[in-house]
Amino acid sequence: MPSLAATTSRFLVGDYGYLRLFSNLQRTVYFHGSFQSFCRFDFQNGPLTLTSLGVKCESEITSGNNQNKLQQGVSTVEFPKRKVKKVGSRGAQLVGAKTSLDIEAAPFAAKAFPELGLPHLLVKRLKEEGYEVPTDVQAAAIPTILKNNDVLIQSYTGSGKTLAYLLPILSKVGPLRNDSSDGDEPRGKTDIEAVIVAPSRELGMQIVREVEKLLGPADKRLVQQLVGGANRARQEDALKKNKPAIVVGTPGRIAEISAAGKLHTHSCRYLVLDEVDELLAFNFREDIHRILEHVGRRSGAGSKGSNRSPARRNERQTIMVSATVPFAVIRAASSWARDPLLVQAQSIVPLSSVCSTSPVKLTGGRTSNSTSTSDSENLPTVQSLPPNLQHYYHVTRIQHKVDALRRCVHALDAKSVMAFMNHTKQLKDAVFKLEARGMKAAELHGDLSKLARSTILKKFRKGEVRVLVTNELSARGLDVPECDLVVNLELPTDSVHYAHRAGRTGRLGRKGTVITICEEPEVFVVRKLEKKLNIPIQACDVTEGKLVVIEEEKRLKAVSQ
Ligand SMILES: Nc1ncnc2c1ncn2[C@@H]1O[C@H](COP(=O)(O)OP(=O)(O)OP(=O)(O)O)[C@@H](O)[C@H]1O
Repeated sequence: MPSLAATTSRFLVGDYGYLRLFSNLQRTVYFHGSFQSFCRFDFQNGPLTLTSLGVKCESEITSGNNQNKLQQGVSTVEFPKRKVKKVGSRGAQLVGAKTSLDIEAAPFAAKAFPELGLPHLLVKRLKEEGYEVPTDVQAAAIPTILKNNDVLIQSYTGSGKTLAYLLPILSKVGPLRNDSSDGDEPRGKTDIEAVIVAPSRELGMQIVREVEKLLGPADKRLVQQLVGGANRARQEDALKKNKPAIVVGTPGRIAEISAAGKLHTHSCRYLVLDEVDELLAFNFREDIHRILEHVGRRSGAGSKGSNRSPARRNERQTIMVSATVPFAVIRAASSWARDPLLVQAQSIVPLSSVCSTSPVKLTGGRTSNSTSTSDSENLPTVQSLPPNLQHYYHVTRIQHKVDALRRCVHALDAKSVMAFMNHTKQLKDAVFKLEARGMKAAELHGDLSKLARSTILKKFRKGEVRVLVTNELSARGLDVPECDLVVNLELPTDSVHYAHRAGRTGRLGRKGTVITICEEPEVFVVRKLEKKLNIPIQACDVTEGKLVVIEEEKRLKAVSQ
C-alpha cells in the first residue's frame, strides 16, 4: 500500500485538466468559421443521447462555401421498442433484490446503419450479428470517416467506439466493402490497408475478434493479430501466408515486425490509435513514433526539405479514439493528423477550434449546470463515464478491505465483478483471501503469460470467475458486458484512471455500480474524484446483507465516536 502522501501527490500530478465540451442546461451551441453545427439539448432529464432526449437535432459541417455537407436534416427521435433489452438480474440493486433491468439509457442514434452510407453487405452482416441501430457516436463518426476526414473520436466508455471506426474501414477494405471502392488506387498484394494499435494484448485481441466476427469464418484470415507475448515467428509467417488487409496489435510488436521489414504498411490507408491517450505514455513513445513515420507513408512521398512533419506528408487517414481526451492528446493529434475533426456523439468540430491552453475538465454521467469556470462558456464538458452508473465509497480498515469487497458483492448480488488494485503482491493476497472464503476469484496482471491471461479472461467472460482482481492492465477498453460491479480496492491514481476502471461496467446503457473501498484518510481523494468527474459518490455500508447509503454527517459522527 503506498503512503497516503505518495497517493495524493500522484493524484494531483496526474490529474491535469480535461476538455470541457458540454455544460449548460438547454444550450444551443454554435460553431463558426469553416464548421457549423447546431444542436439543442435538454440535459435535465438524463444522459446525453438523442434517444433519451427525444429532441430535434440538426447538424452539418460546411467548408467555406457550404460544400462537403456531412450530415443534414431534422429528425425527431423516439426510443425504438426493440432497443429496450432485458439484461437479466445482474445489475446493482441497492436493496439486493433481483429484478430484470432495461437498457433504459442506451445511447442509440436516430439513424439506421443503411443511412450512414455503409455498404449493403456490411449492413447485412451487422444485422446477422444483432447490430440493428448505430449508437450516437457511431452515427456521428461513420459518415465523417467515410468522407476521408482524420478524426479524434471521444465518447464515454462502452458507447461503441470500436465499431465507430471499424465499420468505415470495413466499408473500404475486405470482402464487405463498397463496389465503388474498387476504383481506388491499386495496392500491392502484400500491403496492409489498415493498422490498428491498442495499448494492451487483451484489447488488441478483443478488436481482432470484433473484426473476425464481421468478416465471418471464410474471410477471418484477412485480419491478423500482432500482439506482444505471442510467438513472433508465427505472426510473421501468418503475414506472409495470409496476406491480411488489417493488422491489430500492440505498439511494440507492430514496430518490431515493421523494423524487421516483414510488415508492409507504406501504402496503408488507415491508422487507428485506440486509447490514444494511453498510447502517449512514455513506454510507447519510440514505437508509436516509428508507426507514425511508416504507416501510410509511401516511398517518395514528401520531398526532402519539406516543412511538413514525416507523419503528415502521407495519404493515410488517421483515426484516434478515447473516452478521455487530455490536451496532450489534442496537441499530439493535431500534429499527427491532417486537419482532424473532434467527433463526439452530438458534435463534430475541427480539433483546431478546441483551445489547447485552457484548463480542461472531465466529467461522468451527470451533466453540470454550473458555469463557474471561465473556460466553461466556450468549452462544454467531456462526458467520459456512462450516465447510468451508481458510484459509492465504503470506508474500512486496510485489513478488512477484502472482506468488505466480499460483503458488497453479496449485498448487490453481483455476478461479474472487476476489482482493481495497484500492486501485484496485494492483488494475489486478495485473490487468496477471496478463494479461502469460497468466492470464485482470479488474478489478471502483466506478470502472467499471454496464455494465462487469455485463459483467465475467457473464464471471466464465461462467468466461471465471479471476481477478477486486476490492475490498470484491464482498465482500458475491455468489454465484458455482464460486468455489473467495479470495485476500487486501491484508489486509482487520478480521475482518468477512475473513469476507465469504472467504465468496465454499465456498458452500452446497462446499469452498473462502482464502489471505492478506502480508509478514512483517503476519503478526501474520493471527494476530489467526485468533484473532478462531477458525479455524486455516496458513502455506503453493508447492513444486514444489504448495501445502504449513509449520510456523510452520520458517517463522520460514527468515525469520531
Ligand atoms: N450499434 C450497436 N448495437 C448493439 N451493440 C453495440 C453496438 N455498438 C457496439 N455495441 C456493443 O457495445 C459494447 C461496447 O462497445 P465498445 O467496446 O466499442 O465501447 P467503447 O466505447 O469502445 O468502450 P471503451 O471506451 O471502454 O473502450 C460492445 O459489447 C459492442 O459489441
